[in-house]
Amino acid sequence: MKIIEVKNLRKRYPDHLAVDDVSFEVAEGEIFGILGPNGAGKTTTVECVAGLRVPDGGTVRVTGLDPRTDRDRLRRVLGMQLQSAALPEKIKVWEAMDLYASFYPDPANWSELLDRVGLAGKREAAFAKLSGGQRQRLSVALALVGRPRVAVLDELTTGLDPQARRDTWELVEQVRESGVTIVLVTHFMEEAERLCDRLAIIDAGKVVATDSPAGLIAQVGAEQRIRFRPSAPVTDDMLLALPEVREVGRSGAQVVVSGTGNLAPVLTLALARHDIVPMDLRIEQATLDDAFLALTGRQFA
Ligand SMILES: Nc1ncnc2c1ncn2[C@@H]1O[C@H](COP(=O)(O)OP(=O)(O)OP(=O)(O)O)[C@@H](O)[C@H]1O
Repeated sequence: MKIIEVKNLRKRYPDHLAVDDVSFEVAEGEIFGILGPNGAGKTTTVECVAGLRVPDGGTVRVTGLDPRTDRDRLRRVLGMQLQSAALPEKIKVWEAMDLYASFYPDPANWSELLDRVGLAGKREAAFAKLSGGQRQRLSVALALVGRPRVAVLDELTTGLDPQARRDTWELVEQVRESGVTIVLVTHFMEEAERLCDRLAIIDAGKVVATDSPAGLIAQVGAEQRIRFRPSAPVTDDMLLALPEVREVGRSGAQVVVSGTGNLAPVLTLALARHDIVPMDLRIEQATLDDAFLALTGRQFA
C-alpha cells in the first residue's frame, strides 16, 4: 500500500522556485530516502508533505489525507523531526517529552520511548547539556511520541561524529522494525545507500531518478572494478567471454576487470572453474556518487 503519494509538487518562494516538479510514492514499511545536494528542495518537499507549507501546485496524500485540508488528522499519522530541534536550552529531556505527548490524544509512553532511543539516563538533563547525537535521539523520540505511522527525519546525522552517526542509523532501523514508515531526508550518499530501501534523487527542485540504491547504480550502468592476483595465468579472452565483463587491464601481476551486473560472483565462479584462485581480491563498487554524476552530469556537491 502507498502511504505517501506526491504528484507534480511545486513550491515557489518569492524569489526562488524551490520545488519545480517532484513526484514519488512511499510504500508502507519502507525507509524512503530523499537525497540531494544542499538547496535541492528536499526540506521544502517534506514540509509540504507534513502540511507545514502550502504547495503552489501538485497533489500530496498521506494515508489518503490531504495535508492542506486534513491537518489535524495528518498530525496523528505523521511525525516530523525538524532539521534542528529548536527546543529551549533549559528544558529538561523529560519535560520536552511530556510537553510533546500532551499535543496528542493517544501518545506513546514517553518513558519507554526514551529508553528505546538510549536516553533513559538523561531524563533530568537540560537540552543544552546534551551532545549532538543525544539531541538527535531526542528529536527522533519527539517525532515518535504521537505514535505516527510515518516519521519524517530531516538531516538526522548532520554534524554527528562517525560513531554517533552509526548509532543513529541503528536507531532508524529499529524504528522501522517497530512498524513505522520512514522518510529520510539526507545529503549523505553513504547514509542513503546504507539505510534506504528506495530513494528519490532530487536536484534543483526536480526528481532525477527513483529506485533502490542498487537499482540507481545499475540504472546508470555504473561499473564495478575488481582487482586480483591470479594464482595461475589467466587470459583476457577467458575473462572477456563473460557477458558481465567490459574491460580487462593489467597492472604488474594484478588483473583489473571492469564490468556491470553480478560481476564479482560470475568472475570468481569462472576462475574457480579453471582452478584459479583470485588472491588479494579487491572489489571497487560503483556508488551512488557515480550514479548522481551520471544522472545529473555533475559531481554531488
Ligand atoms: N522560507 C524560504 N524563503 C525563501 N527561500 C527559501 C526558503 N526556504 C528555502 N528557500 C530556498 O529554497 C531552496 C530549497 O531549499 P530547501 O531547504 O528545500 O532545500 P534542501 O534540499 O532541503 O537543502 P538543505 O539541505 O540545504 O536544507 C534553497 O535555494 C533555499 O535557499
